[in-house]
Order: sequence, then C-alpha cells, then structure tokens
Amino acid sequence: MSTAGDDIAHEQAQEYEALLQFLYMAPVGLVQLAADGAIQMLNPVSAQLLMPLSRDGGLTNLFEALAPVAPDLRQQCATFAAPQGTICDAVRLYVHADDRSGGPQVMSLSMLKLNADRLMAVLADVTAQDRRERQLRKTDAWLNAIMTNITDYALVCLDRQGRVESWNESIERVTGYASAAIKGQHYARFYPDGATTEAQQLDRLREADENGWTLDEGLRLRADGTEFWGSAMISPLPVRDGETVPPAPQADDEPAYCMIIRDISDRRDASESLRKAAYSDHLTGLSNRRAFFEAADLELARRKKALRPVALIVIDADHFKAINDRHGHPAGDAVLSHLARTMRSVCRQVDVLARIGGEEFAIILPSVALDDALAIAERLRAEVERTPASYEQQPITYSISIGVAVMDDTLDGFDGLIKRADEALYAAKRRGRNQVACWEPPPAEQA
Ligand SMILES: Nc1nc2c(ncn2[C@@H]2O[C@H](COP(=O)(O)OP(=O)(O)OP(=O)(O)O)[C@@H](O)[C@H]2O)c(=O)[nH]1
Repeated sequence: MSTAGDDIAHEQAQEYEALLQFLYMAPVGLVQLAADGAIQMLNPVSAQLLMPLSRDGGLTNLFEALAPVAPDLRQQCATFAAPQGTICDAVRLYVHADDRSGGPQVMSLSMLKLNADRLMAVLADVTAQDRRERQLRKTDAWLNAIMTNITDYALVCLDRQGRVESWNESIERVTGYASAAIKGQHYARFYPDGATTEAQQLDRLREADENGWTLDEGLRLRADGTEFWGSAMISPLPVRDGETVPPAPQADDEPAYCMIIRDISDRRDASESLRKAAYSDHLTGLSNRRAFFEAADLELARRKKALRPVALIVIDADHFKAINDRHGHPAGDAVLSHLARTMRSVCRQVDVLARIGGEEFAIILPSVALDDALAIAERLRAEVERTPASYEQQPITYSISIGVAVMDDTLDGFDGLIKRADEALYAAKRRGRNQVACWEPPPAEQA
C-alpha cells in the first residue's frame, strides 16, 4: 500500500526526470558545476561546444576547459559575493580551433550562481550571428565613409510628401544649405523658382513608386541663390523583409524616398554642345521642333496619369516678310532673337519654349489653365509692343499675334491641341494682328 509520502516522492522523481530530459534536449549548452569548476552534469550540446577546448578529450572542470579563452572565469566566480545571481551575461568567447577555416567559433557564455556550492553555465554557438553582426558593422562603416566623404553627392531622405527628413554631410557642400535649415522643407527648395510645379513634384514621387526610380537634370538652386546644373534621382526606400505588400500605411513624416542630388556642371559643359545641336534652335537657343514634340508627348503622358491643365500658346511675328524686306534678313534674325528673349522673360523655367517654324513659336505651359495662359500671352504681346528689337543700333518695332488653347478630354492628342491653337492664331491675324485670341468651338459644337 502506498502512502502519501510515497506519492510525493514519486512525483518529485517524475519532475526530476522531466528536468533532466529538458537539460538533455535543450538547444543550448547547459553545464552544472561545483564552485571550484568541477562539472557535475552537462548536456550533449555543451559537450559538443566544449570538446574543441579539451586538450585530452576529458571534460571534468569547466574553468580548466575554458581557461584558454576565459582565463579570469575562476576568479570571477570566486569573487562573486551575492548568494545567487548572474555572474556574467552572454560574454563572447572566440575559440580558434586548428581545423576551422573561415574564422573562429564564437561562443556565448552566461554564468549563474545557484547557491554557495552550485553554478550553472549556459553556452551557445553564436558564430553565425557574430559574423552577421560584424558584416553589418563593416557595411555601416562603409556606408558612413561613403556618406560623409563623397563631396559631389547630397543624399537626402524624403518623407511621403517629399519633405526633407534627413541628409548626409555633403548637402552643405552641394547645395550650401546648413542641414538643420533644410529639415522639413519640400525638396522643391533645391529647384529655382518656376523650374518645377507642385503637380510635377507629385508626378515624380509617383513615378518613383511605379518604376523604382526617377531622374531629372536641370538647374538647381543653392542656399545663396546661385544656380548649378544638377541631376536629381529619387527612389522609394525598399520595403523591408517581412513587411506586408503593399506596405502598411506610413506616417506622413517617416522616411519614404531617397533623393540624390549631384552637381554635374562639368559633365553638362562637355555634353552641352551635342545636346544643343540636337535639341536647340541655332538662332534663338530655344527648343527646336524635335525637342518641342518630345516635351509635348511627355507632358501629355503625365497629364493622363493625373488630370491637370496643359495650355499651349502659338506665336507668329506679324508682317515678318515686310520686316525682312525693309531691314534685311539679318535684321529679321535679330527680331526673332529678340522675340525669344522676351518669351523667356515672361515664362517660368518649367515652360517649354520652342521655335517650331521660321517666324513661328510655341510655348507649352504645364499646369496652367486657360485664364492664366491668356494672361501670360497678353503679357508677352504687350512686352513685345513696349520694347522694340534693335539691329545695328536701329530700333525695329514689330508686333506678334498669339493663339491660345488648352488640352481637354475631347482631344485625342497633341496634334489636335496644336490645330486649335493655330486656329486661334489665324483668328487673331484675321481680326487685325497684334492681339491674343483664344480657341473657340465652332458654332455647331457650342450649341
Ligand atoms: N530673317 C528671317 N526670316 C525668316 C526666317 N524664317 C522664315 N523667315 C521669313 O518669314 C517670312 C514669313 O512670311 P509670311 O509667312 O508671308 O507671313 P508674314 O509676312 O509674317 O505675315 P503674317 O504672318 O500674315 O502677319 C518669310 O518672308 C520668310 O522668308 C528666318 O530664320 N530669318
């Protein structure tokens, strides 16, 4: 007949058995030892970890076994005054076994004092983790070196809205902005006035989201107001492993894009003559027909993605044949150059100014609605009327006629828009020249 005492003893024996089973199976090395280091019990993982350190294959004392890599361990345990507690926690031990290629085995050791006579050692192989951490530290150091030493790249982190969130040291060298002064500013701050519109800035972020990156070249603005020729690449920060796709909604001010601004004035100088030859009108320096139609395609593609106005202005010098006849062909050229300069003076950088025929010019105005386009056209007409051209110190008074049209959904492509602006231009000529006319639908369409 079993007594209550027998039952308790049996239960305790079962618990002890379960504990031994756990020690045996545990994925970390567990060693129970006496205060002098004598090993009382060790599980298979710890035997495996300690074996390379044992000179004779026998593992009887942990302090002796670990002496080559942790010579102070015995002393440390002996001087640990508290009755129990953690003597050391996850100390890294580097084991240089002769047959190991690819670096030392790295062990982590924690020592616990259980009571005055008993210690417990917890050992784990952290070789892979240690290598990963070193690799990360090395990569960090490289990145740091790149970020701080490259002189002609400014690296900027932007938030979802395109506002500067962080930057590298070069931002000051490239843009002249003290880093603290630029935090929270929109990246348009690096563009001269009129070189980009709000809609274009959003387009670029969207383009980066869709294609992985977006790159543009053009004039950039330094803090002191001077300009330089730069490229700006924006790419979205990668979605981290394990994050949901599409990514979880991000707070507005978290970093979302990386922007790299580079001063490429030198490269631009070298390629500028080639670029000019291919895309500029030789007389006026404005875009030529080819550049104009390429820019038009791009603008219309962007408009398709985000509905927004696009206006077109076409300009024709009045009675130009008579100017040539009266003053000579070179004087006519001077008038065309004067007209180009005047166009530049009333337009933004983001507008596309082109000479598309002999004495015919055009301007694409992105994100400009009809009323504003008419106002710009009128300003241009008035400016030409107010300031005559000059050739060999002789003023040459001339005038221009202008047609204005805006893109709408009834139009299929850019040809339709040009046709409308041309119709408006002819209307301006018909009505007596030196005036602006807006395209109007024919009476049948109006009804
Ligand atoms: N100087 C100069 N003249 C040019 C150039 N290209 C075209 N032309 C001249 O521009 C004139 C255009 O004349 P037309 O098309 O008859 O028109 P217009 O005299 O301006 O009259 P409206 O347009 O009806 O006001 C022609 O005489 C061309 O020779 C150029 O590059 N330089």
